[in-house]
Amino acid sequence: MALSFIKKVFTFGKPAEEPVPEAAERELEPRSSDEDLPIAADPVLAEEMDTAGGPAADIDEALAEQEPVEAQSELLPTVDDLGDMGVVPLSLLEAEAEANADDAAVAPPSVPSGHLPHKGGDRLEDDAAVREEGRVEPTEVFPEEIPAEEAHNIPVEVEQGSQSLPPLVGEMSDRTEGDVTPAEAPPNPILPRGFASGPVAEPEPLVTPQPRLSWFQRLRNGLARTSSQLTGQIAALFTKRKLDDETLQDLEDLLIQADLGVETAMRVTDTLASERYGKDVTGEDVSRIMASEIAKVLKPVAKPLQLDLSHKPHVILVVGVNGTGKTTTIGKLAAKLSGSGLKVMLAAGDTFRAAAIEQLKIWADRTKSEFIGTKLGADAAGLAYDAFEQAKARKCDVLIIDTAGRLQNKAELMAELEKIVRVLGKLDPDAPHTVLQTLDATTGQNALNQVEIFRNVAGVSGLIMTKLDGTARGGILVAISAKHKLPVYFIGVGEGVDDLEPFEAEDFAQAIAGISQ
Ligand SMILES: Nc1nc2c(ncn2[C@@H]2O[C@H](COP(=O)(O)OP(=O)(O)OP(=O)(O)O)[C@@H](O)[C@H]2O)c(=O)[nH]1
Repeated sequence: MALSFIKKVFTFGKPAEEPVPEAAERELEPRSSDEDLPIAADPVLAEEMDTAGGPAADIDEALAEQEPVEAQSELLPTVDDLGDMGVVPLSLLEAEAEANADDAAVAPPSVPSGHLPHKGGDRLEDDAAVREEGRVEPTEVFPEEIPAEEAHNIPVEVEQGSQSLPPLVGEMSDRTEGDVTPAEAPPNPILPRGFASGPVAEPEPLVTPQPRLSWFQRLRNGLARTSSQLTGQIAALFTKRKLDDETLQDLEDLLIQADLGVETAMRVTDTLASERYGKDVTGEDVSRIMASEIAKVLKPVAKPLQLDLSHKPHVILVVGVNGTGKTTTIGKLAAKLSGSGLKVMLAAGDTFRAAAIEQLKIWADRTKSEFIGTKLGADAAGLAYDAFEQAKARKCDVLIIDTAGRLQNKAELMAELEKIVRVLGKLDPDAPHTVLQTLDATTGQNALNQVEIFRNVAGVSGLIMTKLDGTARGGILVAISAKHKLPVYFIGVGEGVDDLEPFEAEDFAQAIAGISQ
């Protein structure tokens, strides 16, 4: 499965020709990581450490304009899905941990059963304060081990701010407190919970497995709000009306309001006018033309993510505004890559918040990826450099670096991201080989501004749009593609590990136009 899957999702480029220069002289203190990886010193000159400048109005406005994020999806991956990908489900990891806990073991109090450490609720001021006050020891990021009994008494719902995160794995949501004790953990971690090896009668499964939907069905379901709103309005517009200038204008307005963008709206109305002016038009006619025109816009940007594995590692830097799904997307990508037999390292370059580091660590564990993190508030560029060195030393195929998106102003954003790119370039002038930006579909038009900003700051080479499930604003991907013409590699339609799929222009265009395949 390994190579065929990789070929489907990623393509491979030519080997790099430029020699890798020697590491730059280092001047700063060595840092520690969560793993017992050897830690490199910060490659950045002391004078480079200062981030420049005061607030820049444009980014403040763009970030402030961001609309409230819509409700999170309930869609979750199943244990089977994870198994299909060669990823060990968190439930099994937990079972293993719980089995170990029987004797003396430990559970991180910040990561109770089935829950990711919460990432929301913390504020810029808090982050700034942490940075002001100085760096926090890693033990605060990964708290001291505690006795198993205490770990199991931790409430299932953790509230560390204004919201709590849903469980990672589908089966976790069915579990109630006290369902599982260390004594109940299966002795063999290869078997799912509730099964035992040997001649023991198998208990009835608690949940009847649901038939697995095809990707297109899941895409259709995810985009149902976008398409039903759009097709409903179009059907209402064309009830018993011939196509004239007025209906064309109304249709154009409607398509623009659906976030498709002026350019695509005009393409649809022009084609419709050329085919059916003065004639009766049905909603189906419009949907067909709309799907065809949208596909024309999307086809040039629907590209596979190119991995040049001769780099060892191919370095992917992931950027984007806070909450757009960077960390989750990194986890999903890591699952695909490591499930296909590649050696992956995840680097927690979002050093602003402890929970961001913890969440990435959990994704690394789940996906059997290597992990490198650093102290809260530490210099992200230094971590990126260390990560690159370690990934090289450990012969990783792919290094994926998370970054902070919660930055107060454009100058700080530019300084941090530019510095990361600069220090990576000291180890390989082509690095980062890919700069991915995550975009949250629910933010609508604001996503257009975000691409503008991060393109300029970080040299974004491709996009991943997340949260296309359950939003009525999926049309924004069409507007972004028409305006920026950047490759769109994947789309996210849920929080689960398998809710990330390669972007297919035809599928997306048909799903948004409400056309069945
Ligand atoms: N419904 C849905 N939720 C998603 C998707 N991708 C990510 N999320 C959720 O969005 C929330 C934010 O995702 P994160 O991965 O933490 O975002 P981030 O950009 O790393 O945020 P920071 O680390 O805070 O900068 C989490 O609750 C994710 O589970 C998606 O495709 N669909």
